Amino acid sequence: MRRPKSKEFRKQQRLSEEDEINLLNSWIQAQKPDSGTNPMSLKPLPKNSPVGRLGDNTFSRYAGVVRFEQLPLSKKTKDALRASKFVSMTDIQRASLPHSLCGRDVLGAAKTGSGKTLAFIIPVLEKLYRERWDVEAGVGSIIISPTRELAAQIFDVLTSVGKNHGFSAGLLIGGRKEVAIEKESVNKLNVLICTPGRLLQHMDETPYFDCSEMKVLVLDEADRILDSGFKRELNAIISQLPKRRQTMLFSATQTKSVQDLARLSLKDPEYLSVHEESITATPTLLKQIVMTVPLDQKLDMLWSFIKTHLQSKTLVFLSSCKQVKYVFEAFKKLHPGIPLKCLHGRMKQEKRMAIYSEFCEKRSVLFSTDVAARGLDFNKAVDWVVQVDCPENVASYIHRVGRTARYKSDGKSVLFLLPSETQMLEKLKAAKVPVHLTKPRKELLQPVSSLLASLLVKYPELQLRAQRAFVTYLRSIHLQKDKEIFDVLKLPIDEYSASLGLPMTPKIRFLNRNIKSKAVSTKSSLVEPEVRNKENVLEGSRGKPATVVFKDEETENDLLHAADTSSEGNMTSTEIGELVNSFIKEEKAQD
Ligand SMILES: Nc1ncnc2c1ncn2[C@@H]1O[C@H](COP(=O)(O)OP(=O)(O)OP(=O)(O)O)[C@@H](O)[C@H]1O
Repeated sequence: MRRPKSKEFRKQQRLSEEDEINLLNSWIQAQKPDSGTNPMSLKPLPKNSPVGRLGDNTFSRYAGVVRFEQLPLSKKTKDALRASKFVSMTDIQRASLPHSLCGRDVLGAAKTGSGKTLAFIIPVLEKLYRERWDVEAGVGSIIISPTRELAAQIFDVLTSVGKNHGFSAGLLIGGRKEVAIEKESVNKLNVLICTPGRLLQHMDETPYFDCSEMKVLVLDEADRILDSGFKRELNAIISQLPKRRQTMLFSATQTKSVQDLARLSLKDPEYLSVHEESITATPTLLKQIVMTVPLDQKLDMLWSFIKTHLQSKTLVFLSSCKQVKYVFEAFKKLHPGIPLKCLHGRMKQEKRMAIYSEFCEKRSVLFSTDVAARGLDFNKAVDWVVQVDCPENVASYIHRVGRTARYKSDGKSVLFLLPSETQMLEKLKAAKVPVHLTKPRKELLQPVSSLLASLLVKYPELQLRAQRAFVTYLRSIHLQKDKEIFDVLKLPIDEYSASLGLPMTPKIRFLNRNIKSKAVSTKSSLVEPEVRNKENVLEGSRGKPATVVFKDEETENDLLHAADTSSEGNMTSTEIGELVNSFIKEEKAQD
């Protein structure tokens, strides 16, 4: 047990901290890099050069140095970095820290897995330390992340690198029930790590919530937070923050949009894009494969992939929650020989966190929506990223594949492209993403459709899931913005339905309203022109009409959506309960 520290000891400590802060402030001031320069272009200090104060009011240069020890950082931060085995800086850390430590606004862009988190955590800790921030001072910094899992990961890095400091930090993310408890403590937190929705909820509802003294704002995955999905929340948040602050934006696909930056009122930001000259936009150690796979063979391909990679840790991206749920449930019942997991925005938060942690620890296959596409640094390296459905754009591709080949590890990824989606290849090439186009070896394909068809006979609830997966996939293609790549009318819909194991093709009436004329000339069998208003009513076209009615739920975006079991389609609560119980039992059996 630690002995209580004496008054004298605390006084000594305070005095030595004051000395240290004075030294750090003078050092930072004296050796500021010029605005608009990239410290990476400077030579590193010669080996064994003295660091810190060199003589009367002269200090060592810190722009261009390669080791954390050579930066003007507090002993508390340096000790924690050393304890976590962080010794040399990555490129983005070398480029941005000299600017951010002297209080400048920073726009940082660097490849996935290249250490952007420390590039903003360190200046946050140092700013608050040098300002002598304490619990009574309230909120000093806000770090915003687009997803809950990423916020939790940032929180872990902060608590590890900031462990010797006395700051209080809080994780404010949606889906957690402790809002009331959070409301009581939020004003005592020095660093808030949050998703936009939850932060805004506190701004709106928590009495006396005060961030008027906040000094540093960070947007991780900035381009995502600034895009239209978070527009309302972000504008409302920014309007409540003090204008005098330091702002830092980081992403592998950074925004340069003047409008975006104007929304944040950045002051002469330093734009540090360390891999812009690199010949690839993705990590060098990432091997990327693209295969053209017809829609009705995608599940065969995925199943074959899983069966032939039983020793790998694999992250599989699908385009909607409902696809994730169906493929996960169905494949699990087929026992491929490796644990399967799933992650999507409609799961309860505790479950989401548990799955995320389990996937960090164990070899398994994780089926996920784009909720896992950005920022996550799964502890034990992911071997493969499999994109079953084409991502909505190149940025999304870059973030998805970036879940592997992180820092100095290697990794592999494969993208299944439909014959109608091959335009994506041009876009990847234009964005400096090096992919190898490979033909699938058909002789190795292990067909799964007939197995799925038998499963659907045995498990009626699975049939419902398959129908939902079918509808949401087509809807997601229909709603994609990039019409050069995505064209729902080019899809072999009957074959796709059969490949999911469905006995008949559900009819997709949402296609009717918007693309009626085009549909009539191409796939008119999809469309029933007389139906106008009953969106999402499914009917069977290869057999008896199915009677599933979907609610507006289908139109919602999967991403960041709070778990809400009350909107589980038209299932009764007993059915949902049974389904959940059977999932839990089977999952336990698998693990
Ligand atoms: N200086 C360093 N030395 C050694 N390892 C580092 C260093 N900086 C970061 N790392 C490690 O590199 C990995 C990737 O870092 P991080 O998650 O910050 O990447 P990122 O650039 O934010 O990626 P993404 O764009 O996917 O969000 C982490 O495991 C982190 O611990």
